[in-house]
Amino acid sequence: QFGPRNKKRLPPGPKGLPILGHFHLMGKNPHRDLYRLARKHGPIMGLRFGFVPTLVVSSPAAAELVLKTHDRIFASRPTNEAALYVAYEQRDLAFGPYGPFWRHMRKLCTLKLLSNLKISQFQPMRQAEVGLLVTSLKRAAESREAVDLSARFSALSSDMNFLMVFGKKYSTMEEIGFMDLIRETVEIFGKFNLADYFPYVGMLNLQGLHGKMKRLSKSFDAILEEIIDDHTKKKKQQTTSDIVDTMMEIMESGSAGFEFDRSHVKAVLFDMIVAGMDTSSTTLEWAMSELMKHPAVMKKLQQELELVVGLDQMVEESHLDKLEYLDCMVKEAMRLHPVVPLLIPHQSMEDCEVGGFHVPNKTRVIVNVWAIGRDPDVWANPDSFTPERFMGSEIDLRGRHFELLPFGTGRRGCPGKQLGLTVVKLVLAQLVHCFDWELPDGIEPSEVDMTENFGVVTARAKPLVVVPICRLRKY
Ligand code: HEM
Repeated sequence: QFGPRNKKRLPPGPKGLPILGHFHLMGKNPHRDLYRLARKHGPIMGLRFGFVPTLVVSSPAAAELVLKTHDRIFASRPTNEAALYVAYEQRDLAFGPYGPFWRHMRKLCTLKLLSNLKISQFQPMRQAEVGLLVTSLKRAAESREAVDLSARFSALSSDMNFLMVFGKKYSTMEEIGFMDLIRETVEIFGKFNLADYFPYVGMLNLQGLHGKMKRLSKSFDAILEEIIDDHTKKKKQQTTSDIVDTMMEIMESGSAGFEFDRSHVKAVLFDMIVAGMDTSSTTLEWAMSELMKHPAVMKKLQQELELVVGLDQMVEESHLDKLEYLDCMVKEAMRLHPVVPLLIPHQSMEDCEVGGFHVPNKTRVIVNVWAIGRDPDVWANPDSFTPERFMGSEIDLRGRHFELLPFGTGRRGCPGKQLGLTVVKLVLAQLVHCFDWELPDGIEPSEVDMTENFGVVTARAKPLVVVPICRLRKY
């Protein structure tokens, strides 16, 4: 099978168990387990989970083969039982299989919902929301109170996201139980579901997930229906239409150019909420954790902000392009802590040769972005947090540099990248500019706990608790 004369040389990998395959090699942190295995077996590795052949990609060159050279072949997604139930039979963008319908949906999202124009329309809203956070942190600073920044980031990004998508704040949605619903949904997506790996097992419902998924999808749908109804009924007062307005206009005018009905509107709303929720706030919490661990970097960032923004002014989005060190710092935080350490699984749509190995049709593909960010063949001192490594470097986050892929790249790359980065940079810059930060209870910077909790989005295991101290002269 592995002989040089055999054309179908399969990617190398560890020995698997009958039926189970390689499940037994995965622990609490699969991105770390897969990294270790790849160091031994290579950056293009073949595994099997249950009945599903899986290709694991762990180097920039291998990622380029899958996400650029053979991008079209690997642009699909595997069947996902949770998405079938909850994400409108995978009619959404993130879990939908590749095909004409998905291409139409993707175009609609990038051109109409997440375009630069749309992002800039919401700029005043973002500025106001960050302003509210600063005000509440100032109160905490006055009483030298320690704040749970993880919770603050999560509430802030939920507010921004909900205002943009639904025109409502997250506290209103909290009241109707929507937040719990989202949390439960994200959890079920993160759960290992036997049905995705063993044929016919789904029908048996061994884990009893079907009932829960049905209930979640029903409740989710009811809330989305209510929101859409509210939007269609209400007289348009605001000048900036939210995403529901934009989508209803497209649906009603028939201008989508493809079959686009209410269930598609709801599937897109589902993606915007789930994909946009924790990603930005988790990136923020990791970046801030690194800053707390590295006071010299925090100081350097504050000096840059003083120079570009000035000590008696708040940060605005127009400043962001001029903040080079901030840019380096965000890249470094995202290199070490990509919040989606294993990209959403891709799936091949036909047989393909990758780096001299045969990859059959319908192979699941895992791109280990976490491993790529720590590849010692590419990064000097890969475990150290050194934003300076990006000074004068041409590596950016646009997906053209395969050594740094926290947003993925290619056909399935993140369409919310621009928005996510804007939020992360604005919030981080504002907080570092307005406050000095101390660790509570005499904790030393080197003692900041960095344990992670693997999931669809990999966040800190414990919240980041810190004490703000006012810094700006005027505000
Ligand atoms: C810092 C923030 C963010 C990070 C780090 C991030 C990261 C990612 C990653 C790694 C993927 C998977 C790419 C792949 O499978 O190849 C993805 C997909 C996606 N993201 Fe983001 N994301 C962020 C913010 C957002 C926001 C704000 C939105 C929308 C409101 C969004 C919407 C999506 C969607 C719809 C997909 C699925 C794309 C597809 O399958 O075609 N993301 N994101």
